[in-house]
Amino acid sequence: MKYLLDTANLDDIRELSEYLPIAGVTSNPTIVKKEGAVPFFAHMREIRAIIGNLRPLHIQVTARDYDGMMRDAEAVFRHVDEKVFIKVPVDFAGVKVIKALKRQGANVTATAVYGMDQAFIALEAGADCIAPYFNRMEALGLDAANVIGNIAGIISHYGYETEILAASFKQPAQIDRAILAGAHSVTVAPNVLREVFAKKVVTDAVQAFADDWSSLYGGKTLAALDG
Ligand SMILES: O=P(O)(O)OC[C@H]1O[C@](O)(CO)[C@@H](O)[C@@H]1O
Repeated sequence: MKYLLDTANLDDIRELSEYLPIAGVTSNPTIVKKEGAVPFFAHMREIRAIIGNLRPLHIQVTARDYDGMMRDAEAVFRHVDEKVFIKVPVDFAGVKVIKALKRQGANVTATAVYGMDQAFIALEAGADCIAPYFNRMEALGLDAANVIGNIAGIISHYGYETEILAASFKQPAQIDRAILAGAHSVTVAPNVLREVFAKKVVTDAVQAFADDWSSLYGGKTLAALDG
């Protein structure tokens, strides 16, 4: 079970990967747009420098046709590095790209997955990761957890090495449901991840401990007592 950060914001990546067990970073063109027209490849190299070579960085192609997507992938390999997971939407042209990139030995993430049909084809095409869109499926009235559970079942039944990288979360409870359904990883925007720790019951509990301690020992922490 892994948590990735779904952002291209350098400050958030620095802070959250320092505090939380963050396994990598994902983005897509919409996420990059939030940062403005940054020098794209330099920005991605900065993300790589923050997370290091061992944690995966997923970058999405922007062209719509086979040749264009292949050229996008080559540009990423040239200007960032060859370990990047190339995110390819599972549309008709995208499946051809996934097959071709896998033949070249690249790391590939199949994205824009709204159901089992796309996921099964992406599995067979050899994708390393499949990104089902949890919130977007729910917005369509689909049972997103059930879709993920079924994909996970097929992966283990047939012994695929592909991992489910569940995406598109708007609330922490959706992350829980994706993980319980069998997602191997989740990619989560910083604000949604921060919400996990902003629950009033949690902050109230921590405050109550601090108040009780302080009523006994004033402002002195354990370390201060030790000194
Ligand atoms: O519904 P949203 O929040 O736009 O999310 C779409 C998702 O697609 C992805 O591109 C899939 O990897 C993520 O980066 C993102 O979580």
